[in-house]
Amino acid sequence: MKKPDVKIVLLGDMNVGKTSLLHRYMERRFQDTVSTVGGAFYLKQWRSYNISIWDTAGREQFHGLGSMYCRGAAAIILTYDVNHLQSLLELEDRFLGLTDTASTDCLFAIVGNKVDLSEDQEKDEVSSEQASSSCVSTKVPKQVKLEDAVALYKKILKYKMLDEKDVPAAEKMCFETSAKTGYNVDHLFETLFDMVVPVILRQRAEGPPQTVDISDYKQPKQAKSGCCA
Ligand SMILES: Nc1nc2c(ncn2[C@@H]2O[C@H](COP(=O)(O)OP(=O)(O)OP(=O)(O)O)[C@@H](O)[C@H]2O)c(=O)[nH]1
Ligand SMILES: [Mg+2]
Repeated sequence: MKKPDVKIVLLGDMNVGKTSLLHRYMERRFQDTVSTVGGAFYLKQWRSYNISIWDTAGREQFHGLGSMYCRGAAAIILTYDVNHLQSLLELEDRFLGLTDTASTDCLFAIVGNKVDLSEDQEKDEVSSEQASSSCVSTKVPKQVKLEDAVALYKKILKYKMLDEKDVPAAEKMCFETSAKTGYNVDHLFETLFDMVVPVILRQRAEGPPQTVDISDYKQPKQAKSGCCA
């Protein structure tokens, strides 16, 4: 198996659609999923780089594994369901702390999935016309607005003690997607891939992590006793 150059991790509450987003991107389809157990990873070749993308379990019982999966990550995708406010709140309360093991210059993307289930602005206009023609829409108003995700992004910067001018703008890092229709899914992953390429190049330039070989260690010669200047 090829060695990954860099790691991206999907985090978020159960049922928000992390696995479905990855399936949509990697396998180009939306299919039935089962709730993830532990975690799983995919390897994506992007240009000449190998990027590992880790899918994690949102279920509380696997929570303890989260920080292990985040270790050394170059980017983390914090995922919520746009129709479920609690899933956004959980990102701050339950998942943000897991990212402490990520790389110090880790990028954060905030992703609101399942937009296909909610009404958007343009459709609001259409639906008022439809209402008069007695057509019933099954769509519900979005519970979480993009501005809420932008606010969370800014909180993350504070938590990480990062300056807004040193990181990508919130508007660039907050996405709304639908794993079901494919809306914005390629854009999400490929924006992140482009952003982690400089990290790979930097790591290559720095070389492998410096380690100390303790077998090379030689006992210093004992100073002769009784010697003084
Ligand atoms: N309508 C709609 N349903 C979706 C979308 N994405 C996922 N789902 C459905 O939401 C449910 C949960 O999706 P998963 O991808 O398994 O969610 P998960 O975040 O991986 O959940 P855990 O593995 O338990 O953490 C499934 O029934 C999916 O079919 C989407 O974009 N739109
Ligand atoms: Mg899953």
